[in-house]
Amino acid sequence: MKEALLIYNPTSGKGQLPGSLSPVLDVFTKAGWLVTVYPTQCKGDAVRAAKELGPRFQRVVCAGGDGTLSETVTGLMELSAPPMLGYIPSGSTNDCATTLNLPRSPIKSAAVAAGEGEPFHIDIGKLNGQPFVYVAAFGAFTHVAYATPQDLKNTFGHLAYVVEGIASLPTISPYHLKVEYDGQVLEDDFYFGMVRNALSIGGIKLPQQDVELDDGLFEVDLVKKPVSLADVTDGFQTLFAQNPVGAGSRIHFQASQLTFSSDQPIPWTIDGEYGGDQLVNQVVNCRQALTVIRGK
Ligand SMILES: Nc1ncnc2c1ncn2[C@@H]1O[C@H](COP(=O)(O)OP(=O)(O)OP(=O)(O)O)[C@@H](O)[C@H]1O
Repeated sequence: MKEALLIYNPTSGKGQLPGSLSPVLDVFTKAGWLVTVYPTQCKGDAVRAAKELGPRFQRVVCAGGDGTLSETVTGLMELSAPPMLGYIPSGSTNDCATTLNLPRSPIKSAAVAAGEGEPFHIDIGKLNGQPFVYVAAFGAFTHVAYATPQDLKNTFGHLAYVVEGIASLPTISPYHLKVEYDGQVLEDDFYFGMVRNALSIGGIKLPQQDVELDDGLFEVDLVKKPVSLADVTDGFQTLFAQNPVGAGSRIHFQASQLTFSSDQPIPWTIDGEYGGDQLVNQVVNCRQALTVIRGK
């Protein structure tokens, strides 16, 4: 019999996953899998479980939010031959579920992970050596994802991000940065920077043009200090508009490797969690580093 490890976070989302566990396991059993279940015990536990237990299984299935998926990927990236990864989204924002075209029903996404889905070689990012699945970002609003208390996130879903984001507006100030990428250099004052391999961020769908999840390239967005206030508004608005080209104070490009240097520490977030605050931050695309099962 094929063997799978199910790593699940009992606290993710609105805490509904434990109630769906029995039908989820039944889906795997019917598809010919013998499943070992590991409920994460604390923050960071999915990293350890994926790394230590992963090599014993043909498939590792993560059930939780973007944070638990990110931890599972971090653990798998430590392995020389990582098993295939399935994902049952059950968080509050579920950006990765959108990107991977997965159903929101745990039972339907279990069916995808158990065999109905399509194996896909996905790029994985690294910020200063720390893996991330879909985004590394700094500046305006980015602290919100990791500063929002879990209870608030569970109650309000991604509305919590919006509320906290508005509260943080008066505190925004730009960072002076040198950005080196694929042989190019930019130097300016930036409010915001986002390096992503994703179709959704913070629950908001992003323009799909040019986004290939396996091309070794990130989509990069920077919002620089504007000449006028209208420029910064345009810059933030085009981040979420259907036009992928930069406008106003927004700069948009693709890159495989970037170095951000500054004379002050800049806090980063990776996959919605705190990612450190170093003076020099290196972001690298590890092309097709893992095989994930996505919806068809
Ligand atoms: N037993 C546990 N008790 C408390 N926290 C846990 C436990 N297991 C995992 N965690 C932590 O819970 C945090 C949030 O998990 P996760 O991202 O999966 O859910 P979410 O925040 O509801 O979803 P999303 O990231 O999609 O908004 C993660 O940082 C994870 O490390």
